[in-house]
Amino acid sequence: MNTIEMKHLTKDYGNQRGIFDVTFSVKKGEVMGFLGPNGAGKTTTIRHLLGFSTPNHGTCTINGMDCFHKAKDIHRSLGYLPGEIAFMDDMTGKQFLKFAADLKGMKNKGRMQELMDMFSLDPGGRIKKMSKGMKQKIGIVCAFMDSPDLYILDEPTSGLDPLMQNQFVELILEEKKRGATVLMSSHMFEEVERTCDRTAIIREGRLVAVEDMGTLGKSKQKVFMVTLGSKAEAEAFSREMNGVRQTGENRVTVGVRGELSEFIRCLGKYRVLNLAEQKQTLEDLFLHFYGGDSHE
Ligand SMILES: Nc1ncnc2c1ncn2[C@@H]1O[C@H](COP(=O)(O)OP(=O)(O)OP(=O)(O)O)[C@@H](O)[C@H]1O
Repeated sequence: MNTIEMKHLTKDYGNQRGIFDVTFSVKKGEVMGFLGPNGAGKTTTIRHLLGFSTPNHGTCTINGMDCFHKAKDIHRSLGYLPGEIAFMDDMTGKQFLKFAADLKGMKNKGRMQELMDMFSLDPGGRIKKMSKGMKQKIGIVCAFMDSPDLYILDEPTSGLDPLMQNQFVELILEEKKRGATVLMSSHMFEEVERTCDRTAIIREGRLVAVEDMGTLGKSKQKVFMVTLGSKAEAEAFSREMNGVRQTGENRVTVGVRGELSEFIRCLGKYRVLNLAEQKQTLEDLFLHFYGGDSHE
């Protein structure tokens, strides 16, 4: 039995908004990414898994239990991090975490302290005065502190700085080793690439792919921004090199798939002032995933 199972899940908000016919599953022990641009339908899907919303059509189950009718039972063994965290603002972080730990019936608070140390979180102050990042850290500690077997995380690194994003990746890898099952939404390919076994990709409410990270990694191309010694050199390099996307003055953006040897050989003939790899956007991923990249 799959841990999470969604079949033809549909919630139509009208005007083409919502989710339509979403079908995918997450196996026990699997870390699954859920990628999509803003407004694609990630939160709507997750809200159905939490039983906060009922679908117009289709079903979703967790460990064989209907997500709406068995929500209470499901929540008991679930680590959930919402996209927008609504805390009791007047409490201090410490009071809130104690309150949440009591609700979960937690006796041992050792893991809570470990997580606070891991994320350098001082939960002493009032939540309403905390930054977005600090609130996010409290949400993470709260979701992970009783080491559940299943996590559903909605954009877990939003508001975290790069150091803390890295720390979060380490935490997921640790939980994966322990055998936990994870579904995490994101609009950043990189964090999904580093943590997930597979990823589901949603766009405009419809699932466009469910892919193994290995397959996605292979189809992915690296995009480099090269600054050459002069405009003339940039033009000559553009004529010689395949995959050039745009040229501006002495700068060239080039997409390279697979090995880099040919690219480096070609670059070696010119004066290179700077070379930087561009982060892959989701749009890039969609384009070359569907073979629609017209720049090659
Ligand atoms: N309660 C609602 N009533 C009407 N429309 C809604 C409701 N909730 C979401 N939508 C719409 O459904 C679409 C999907 O929104 P959703 O929040 O699921 O996207 P998302 O992928 O989580 O985006 P983001 O990355 O911006 O959080 C959007 O067009 C949104 O405006």
